[in-house]
Amino acid sequence: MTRLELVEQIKQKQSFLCIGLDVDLTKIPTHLLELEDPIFEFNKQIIDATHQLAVAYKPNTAFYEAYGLKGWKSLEKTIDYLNENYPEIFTIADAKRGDIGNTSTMYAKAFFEDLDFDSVTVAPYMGSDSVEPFLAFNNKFTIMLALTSNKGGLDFQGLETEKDTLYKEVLKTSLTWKNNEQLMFVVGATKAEYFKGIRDIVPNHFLLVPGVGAQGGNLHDVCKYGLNDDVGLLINSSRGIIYAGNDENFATTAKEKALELQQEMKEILESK
Ligand SMILES: O=c1ccn([C@@H]2O[C@H](COP(=O)(O)O)[C@@H](O)[C@H]2O)c(=O)[nH]1
Repeated sequence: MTRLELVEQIKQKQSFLCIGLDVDLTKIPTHLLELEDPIFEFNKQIIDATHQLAVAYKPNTAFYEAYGLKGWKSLEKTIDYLNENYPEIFTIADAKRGDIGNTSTMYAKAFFEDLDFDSVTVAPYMGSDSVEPFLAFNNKFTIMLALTSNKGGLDFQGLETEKDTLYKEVLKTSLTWKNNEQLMFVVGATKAEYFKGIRDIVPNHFLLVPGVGAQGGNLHDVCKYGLNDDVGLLINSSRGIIYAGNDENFATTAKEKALELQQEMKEILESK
């Protein structure tokens, strides 16, 4: 998918909502457990109910890897279902990969070629040659951790270096890499007060923003400084949407939660 296609979809749907598909078998409605692939059935119903309100879906691979081969198969069926039925949707494999270049290339092939995701999250800790192999793939996006939503996010990301705070150095350095226009950055919604400084460094790039909903981040606080001319934000909510209901109507309840967020987004875009 191209950036232009993503921006067009955001404008058309008046939404920059990303729904996280973090499927935990202990949390999904019990009637699904009788089915052959409960994870895929759950995802399929959530996607069918919410696809008009969301522009992106983000399965976190941990929730699939935890179930071994069966879980990976459910992930593959989920991305195939999205690509076949809703090709306009932006897909994110939240896998937080990154290794020596030779290995990063294989991670990139796994997510971009074999599974055909539009993007994958990567950790920048191993530096330029660990991220650049992901950037070599056309029309694919590499979403690099910048300032994460968790409490410990500042333990290292917030360290002051001789030049600047570490996460700011990560952002600045990544702008010197080849194909850096294919980068996006993860910035937690729980760190709303940092968005102004981040937008000073990366005014044009998309930011993937987890932490709204279960982690307590606030949509309006993020939008105040996070929005740019192309909207430039993908706001993720996982548990707050997919586990809003726990009975046979779970998909309808998830849709209602997604609609609440989409309506807030529409109002924000209209008042921009
Ligand atoms: O900084 C980060 C990076 C990734 N995540 C992931 O996003 C979702 C958030 O789920 P919620 O249920 O909406 O809290 C989850 O997959 C995290 O691993 C993040 O939260 N913060």
